[in-house]
Amino acid sequence: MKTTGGSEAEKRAAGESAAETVEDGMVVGLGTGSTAAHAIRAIGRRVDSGLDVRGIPTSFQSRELAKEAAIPLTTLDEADEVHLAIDGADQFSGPHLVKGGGAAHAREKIVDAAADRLLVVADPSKFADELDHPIPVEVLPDARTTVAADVRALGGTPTLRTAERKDGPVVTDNGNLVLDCDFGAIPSPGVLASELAELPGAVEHGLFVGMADEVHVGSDDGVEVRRF
Ligand SMILES: O=C(CO)[C@H](O)[C@H](O)COP(=O)(O)O
Repeated sequence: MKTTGGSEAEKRAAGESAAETVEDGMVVGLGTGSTAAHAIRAIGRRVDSGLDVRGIPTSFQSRELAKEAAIPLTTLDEADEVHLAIDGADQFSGPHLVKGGGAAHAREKIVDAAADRLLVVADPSKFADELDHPIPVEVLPDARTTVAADVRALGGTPTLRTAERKDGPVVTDNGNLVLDCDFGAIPSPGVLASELAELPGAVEHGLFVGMADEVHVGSDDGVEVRRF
């Protein structure tokens, strides 16, 4: 699994803290990444002890982890309500997030937005006063060149994400490509989010504007919960 940012202990503290908030009968969105993985494993241990919960995975990775942890699964089609989603982030500033380091942001955004509450799990390295992390944009393969040109016209620098253990590009769970788009500092995330959402052929971008209800920040000294 790809790991970024802080220590495993910090990530585990954050993931376990969020997993503690899950209650009997809940349907829970299961995020992607190394921090969300700690939450999934912790929920699995609680299922082992009798917690009645159903999970909705946001990626191939989180589905496999949930299966290993014996968390019963459901889908957005079947569930009447998603009570909670627990997900990681590449960067957060207040309730605004940059996601997609694992190229899963399209499904993550669908599930996270459907949830009554989104709990973000992060280590302290993910905090920024102002977002400035490159924004992943999932694009239809045919639109790679045109979306890249559109991103340049918006003042960004797009880079096609390449795979580490395969020649060529990263292909998402949806069969698409990812452009990591560097805009430098992002003083108005909502404006940029709207501009990116309008690009033909851009399936989804990794700006999650105002979406976090809580961020659980794990550290060696414990967990700080920021509420918005
Ligand atoms: O958005 C994501 C995947 O698309 C992840 O949640 C994000 O990359 C954070 O991952 P990690 O907890 O491993 O740092």
